Amino acid sequence: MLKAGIVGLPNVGKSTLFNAITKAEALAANYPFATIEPNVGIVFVQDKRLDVLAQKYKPKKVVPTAYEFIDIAGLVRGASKGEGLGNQFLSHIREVDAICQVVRCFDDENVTHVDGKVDPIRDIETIKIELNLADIESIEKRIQRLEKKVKTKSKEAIQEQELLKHIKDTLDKNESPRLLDFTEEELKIIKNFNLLTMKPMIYIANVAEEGLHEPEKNPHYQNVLSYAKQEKTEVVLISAQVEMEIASLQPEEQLTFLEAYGLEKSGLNEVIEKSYDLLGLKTYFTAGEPEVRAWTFKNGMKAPQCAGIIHSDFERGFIKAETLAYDDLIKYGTPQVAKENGRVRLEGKDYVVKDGDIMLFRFNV
Ligand SMILES: Nc1ncnc2c1ncn2[C@@H]1O[C@H](COP(=O)(O)OP(=O)(O)OP(=O)(O)O)[C@@H](O)[C@H]1O
Ligand SMILES: [Mg+2]
Repeated sequence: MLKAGIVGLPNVGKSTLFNAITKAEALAANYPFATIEPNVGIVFVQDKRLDVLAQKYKPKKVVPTAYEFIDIAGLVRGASKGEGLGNQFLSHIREVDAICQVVRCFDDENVTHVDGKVDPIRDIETIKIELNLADIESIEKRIQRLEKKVKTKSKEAIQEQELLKHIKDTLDKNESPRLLDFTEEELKIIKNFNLLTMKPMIYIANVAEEGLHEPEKNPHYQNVLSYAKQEKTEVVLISAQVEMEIASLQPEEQLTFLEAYGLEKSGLNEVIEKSYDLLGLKTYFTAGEPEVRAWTFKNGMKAPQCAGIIHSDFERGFIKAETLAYDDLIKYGTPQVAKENGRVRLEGKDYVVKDGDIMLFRFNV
């Protein structure tokens, strides 16, 4: 399962957000380093298309797709040199596929800030520097390890080393290698480096309850917005505190609550949707009477691989996939009519599955 990690300074609201997202009961507390071991939770992806499919197929069961969220310990200045929870923290970030960075944008004298004062840009830079330093260290080691092979004029080693040096130069200037242009081939090589600074990332601006109504009046949030714009990074506005309250309510009560707050929907869905995108995740469906179900796959996966997500036998014995695009189903109203109009395609093993495909795999083992 793919993983999104919640990262940030201590006491900025990571566990509160995590709890709201996963409705898990992780310890959220008003003191720095409340979290030590990472909390892991499963997030179900709300998808309106699933409800529409349920109306059409009238299944016994509807199953949404899911991915993993991990609530990581707070990071402090010097983490790359072992401060705070140091390397332990960094190794947990290495394991995630995408980073949701929680940035404190709420003023509250009762909630300690490890640096004494709320300043989201300083916080963002603190984290950036630590991640950069950690990567510089691992890149230097890698460059050194390649030295021998480079001397023997190994083409791969030379290419790899040049890439590493290029990334290191960028990090030395305190810039983000994430923003550089790489070819597909280079990206494949870079993937093996497992760099923290190459992981896709979004900022989550955690504001106070009042900040939700008039974000334009929250200078912290505005600062994050303009900083993120320069970095071409997305920002989600949220109040982890409010989300926590919403998440603890019954569904009917949730609506009343949202209305009372003048909110259209919970900000959590946006966090979930954006991180789903960030992870390069797409959804295909299986639909029948017993069950309508959403499945997550990675952009670019072919039909047999997608079948393998359900069961390895489906991949091993893959023959064909009966495929109907969700939009075609909507256009023609029922699977039957879509079929009569030639919209149910028989796709083979080279078919690149698209978001919204409704698939029926034929296999033989
Ligand atoms: N939007 C908000 N407005 C006001 N208070 C908040 C908000 N979000 C979180 N808090 C409060 O901030 C405190 C710290 O929250 P939390 O434990 O979630 O932080 P954390 O980032 O997980 O910290 P740690 O790194 O120590 O694990 C809690 O008292 C929580 O209620
Ligand atoms: Mg925590």
